[in-house]
Amino acid sequence: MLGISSSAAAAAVAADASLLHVPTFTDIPILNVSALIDAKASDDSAAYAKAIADLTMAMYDASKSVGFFLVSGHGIDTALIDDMFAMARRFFALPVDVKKTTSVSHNRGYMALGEENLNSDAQYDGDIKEALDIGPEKEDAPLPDDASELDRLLAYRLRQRNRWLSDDVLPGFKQVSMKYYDKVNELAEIVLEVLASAMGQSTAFFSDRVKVPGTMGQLRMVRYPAAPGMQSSRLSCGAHSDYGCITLLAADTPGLQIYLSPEVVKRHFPARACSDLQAHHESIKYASGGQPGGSWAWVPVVPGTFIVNLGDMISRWTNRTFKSTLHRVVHVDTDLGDRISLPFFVDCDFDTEIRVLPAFLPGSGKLSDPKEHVLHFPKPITMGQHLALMFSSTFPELPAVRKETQRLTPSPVVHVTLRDEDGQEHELAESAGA
Ligand SMILES: O=C(O)CCC(=O)C(=O)O
Ligand SMILES: [Fe+2]
Repeated sequence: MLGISSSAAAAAVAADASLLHVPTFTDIPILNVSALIDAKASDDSAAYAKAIADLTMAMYDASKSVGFFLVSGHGIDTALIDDMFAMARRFFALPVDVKKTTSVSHNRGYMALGEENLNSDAQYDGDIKEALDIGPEKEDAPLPDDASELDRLLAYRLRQRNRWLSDDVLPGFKQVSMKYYDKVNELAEIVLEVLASAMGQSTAFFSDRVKVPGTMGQLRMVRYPAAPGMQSSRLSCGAHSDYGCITLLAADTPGLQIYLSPEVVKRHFPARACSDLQAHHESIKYASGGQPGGSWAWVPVVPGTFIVNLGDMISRWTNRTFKSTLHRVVHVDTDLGDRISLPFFVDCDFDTEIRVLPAFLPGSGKLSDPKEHVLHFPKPITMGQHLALMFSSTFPELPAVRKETQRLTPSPVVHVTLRDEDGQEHELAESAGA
C-alpha cells in the first residue's frame, strides 16, 4: 500500500491538514541483499566480496542523499514477521495493569501511552503511542571492573533484563519475540557490513565495536491508535532522528514520514508537485543536518522489505555526509485501525568512541563531499554519552539521569570551527549531543 488511504481525507477535516498533504516517496532506494546472504551462508568469500562491492555504491548514495532505504531479499520468513505482528497486537490488547508488569526501566519493558516525547521542543505532551522494548535474552556481558561510572549508570538505566509475562497470559510470546530478535539482528549485521564498506572501512567495523554479538539490539513493538484530530503540536511519534547506528523497521500500515532535503525534493519530485509541498521550518536539531525548505514525505509500505535508516552515530562518523534523517509518525486514519510497527535499533558498545573518520574529513577525505568545508564534530564522543544525553531529553521524568550525565560528562559543550568561503575560521559552541 502506498501513502495514506483515501479515508484519511475525511480525517483530515479534523487533523492538521499540513500533516497529511505531503507526497509519497515512491523512489526510495531499495537494496537487495539476497546475494550477500547466500554468499555468507555458503561461505563463498569471492561471492561475498562481489556482493559487498555490488552494494557499496548503492549504500553510499542512499546514505548520502536520504539516510533511509528499503532492504529486500532479506530471507526472513514472512510467517515469522506475521507472527510477530500478531503477537504484538495480542500483547497490546491486554489490560494496562498486566502490560505494566513487564515494565523494568527505560528501554526495557512496557511504556504507556504518552510516556515518551520524541520532540519535547514542539510537543506539549508525549507521543500518542504505547510500546514494549525487548533486549537480548542472552546474559548481558558483565561490565568490566574498570567500567566508567557513566557505563554503569547506563547499563543500570537502559539495559536491564527483560521481564516476561507468564506463558499462560500470552502463550508463545517470548519464543516468537526472541526468534524475531535473532533474525533481525542477523540482518542488521549484514546491512552494517555493507554500510561499513560504504564508509570506506573493513566490513568488520561495526562487529569490532560490539564485544558480545547480539547484545546491542533493541526490539521495540509500538501501537499507535488512530488519532483523527492530530495536530503538529502532538503527533503519534514526534519528529526525531534515531540515536544509534541503524534502525530496521517492519511496518504494515503507512504512517511514517521522513524529512527530505531540498536537493532530494528537487531530484525526486516534479516541479509542479514541488511547488505544492509544505515547507516545514521546524527547529531542526540533532545530528541530522536537516534544513528548512525540504519536505516531509510518506514512506511507502512495500511488502517483503524492511525500512532501514541511519542514526546519529553514522552521521557523526561521516561528518554528516551520511544522513541521520528526521522522521515522525502521523496516524489519523481510523479505517486502518491501530498501527503496529516493529523498529529494531542497533547500537555499538557504550564505550565506542565516535570520531569523524579520516575519509570524511572536509577537504582531505576521499569520501567527503567536496562542497563540505565544516568539521561538524571536532571532538569525539562515546556512544554512551550521546545516548545518555538523548534519553534524558526524551523522558522528561528522568532528571536524575540528566543530572548524572552532566556530572559524568565533563565537557558537554564542544567547539565547532566553521570556515567561510574566504578561508576565515569562526568558532561556535554546540552541545555534544547535538
Ligand atoms: O513507527 C514507525 O514507523 C517509526 C518509529 C520510530 O521512528 C522510532 O520509534 O524511533
Ligand atoms: Fe525513529
